[in-house]
Amino acid sequence: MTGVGTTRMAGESPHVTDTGTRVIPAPAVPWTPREFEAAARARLAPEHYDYFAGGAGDEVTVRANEAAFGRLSLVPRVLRGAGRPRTDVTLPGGRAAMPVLVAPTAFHRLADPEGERATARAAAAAGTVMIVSMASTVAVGEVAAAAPEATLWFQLYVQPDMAFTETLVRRAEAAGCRALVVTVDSPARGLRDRERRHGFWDLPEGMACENLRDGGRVRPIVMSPEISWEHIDLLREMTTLPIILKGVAHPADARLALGHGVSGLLVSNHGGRQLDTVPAAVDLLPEIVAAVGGAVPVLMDGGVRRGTDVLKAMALGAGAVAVGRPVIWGLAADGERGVTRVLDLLRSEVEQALTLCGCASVHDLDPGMVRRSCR
Ligand SMILES: Cc1cc2nc3c(=O)[nH]c(=O)nc-3n(C[C@H](O)[C@H](O)[C@H](O)COP(=O)(O)O)c2cc1C
Ligand SMILES: O=C(O)C(=O)c1ccccc1
Repeated sequence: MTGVGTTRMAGESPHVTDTGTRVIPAPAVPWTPREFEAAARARLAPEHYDYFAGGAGDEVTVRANEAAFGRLSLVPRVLRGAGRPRTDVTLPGGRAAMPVLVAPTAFHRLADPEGERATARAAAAAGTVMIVSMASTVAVGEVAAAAPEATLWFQLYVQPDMAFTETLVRRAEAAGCRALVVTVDSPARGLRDRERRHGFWDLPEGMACENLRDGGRVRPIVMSPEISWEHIDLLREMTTLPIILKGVAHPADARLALGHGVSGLLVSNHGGRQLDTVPAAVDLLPEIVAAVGGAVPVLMDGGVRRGTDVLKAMALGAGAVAVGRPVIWGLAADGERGVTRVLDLLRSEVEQALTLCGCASVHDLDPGMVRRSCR
C-alpha cells in the first residue's frame, strides 16, 4: 500500500473501506500543536473540554484570532547567510530561550493531577516564562517550589479590596515571581454559553483557587467594573516588580498606560473569552505598537498555533507572544511531557521559520516581511 521510497509513521497507514473510501485514521501521536487538541478532547470530561476551548458569545473572536494569522503571509528574504538562528528574547522579567511564553490559564488540575506544577516544570525545561494564573489550582508558592528553575510571572485581577490585592502581590513576590501581569479586560466575566449549558460553575471537590486562601476560606475572584487607572497607580506604589497590562486593545489605552509606570503591554482579547467581536489580537497589534512607539515592549496572545504565527506577530512588532490553549491541550493529552512537547514543537518551528526567512534572530524580522492576503 505504501509507495516505494515513501515512509509512513506508525498509526498513520491509510486503509480502504469496502465502499472504496480512503480513510486516514487520526495520528497515534500528535505531531503538531493543533493535533494535541484532539488528543486532549478524547481525555477530558466534555464540560472541562468546553470550559478550556470555549469563548464568549458566538465565539466570533475565538475564531478570528486563528483566522487572522491565516490571512497574513510571510515574505522571506534570501541569501543573507544568516546561519542557524537564535530564538532567545529579552523581556521585562528577564530572558527567555524562546519568544513563546505560557499565557495565564486557570484550573490546570482539571487537565492533569499535577496541574500547574507540571506546566511549570515543562516551561522550565523549555527555558521560557510561565505566567501563573491567579486562578491556579496549585498555590503560586507551591508551583515555584515544584519547579525551582522556572521563570514565573504572576497574573493578577486587581481585587477591589486593595488590602487583599496586596496579600496576593506579596505571595507572588515571596514565590519569586519576576513580573506582575495585570489583566484589565475583565471588569465582568464574559458571557460563556458553553459553561452555562453544562452548568459548569464550580471546581470539583478537593480543587480550589489556592492563591485566594484567606484564613479558613477561599475567597471568590471578584471581577469589578470599579477598577480604574487609580488602582494601577496604587499597585505601582505597592511593588517594585515590573507591571505588564494584559488585555489592552485600544491604542488610546496603550498611550494612557505609558503614564502609569507600566513595563510592558500584552495585547490580548483573552482568547475570545471576554467581549465577543473584539478584533483578532494580531490585527490589534500594529496600532498598539505604533501608539507605544517603542517606549515599552508589546507582547501579544490569541490564536498562536504555529512557528509562522510567532514570526508574523514579531515582524509586526511584538516582543514575544504567549499561548493559552495549546499548553492546556498538551497538559491534558500527556501531562508535563505533553506541555514539554508542545513548547518544543513551537520552539523548533520558530527556529525553522526564522531560517527559511533568512533571519539570524527575531531582531531581523520587520513589518515589510508580512503581507495581508485577501483570503
Ligand atoms: C481555559 C482558559 C483559562 C484562562 N484563564 C485566564 C486567567 O485566569 N487569567 C487571564 O488573564 N487570562 C486567562 N485566559 C486567557 C489567556 O491568558 C490568553 O489570553 C488566551 O488563552 C490566549 O489565546 P489562545 O488560547 O488562543 O492562545 C484563559 C484562557 C483560557 C483558554
Ligand atoms: O476562564 C477564564 O478565561 C478566566 O480568565 C478565569 C478567571 C478567573 C477564574 C477562572 C477563570
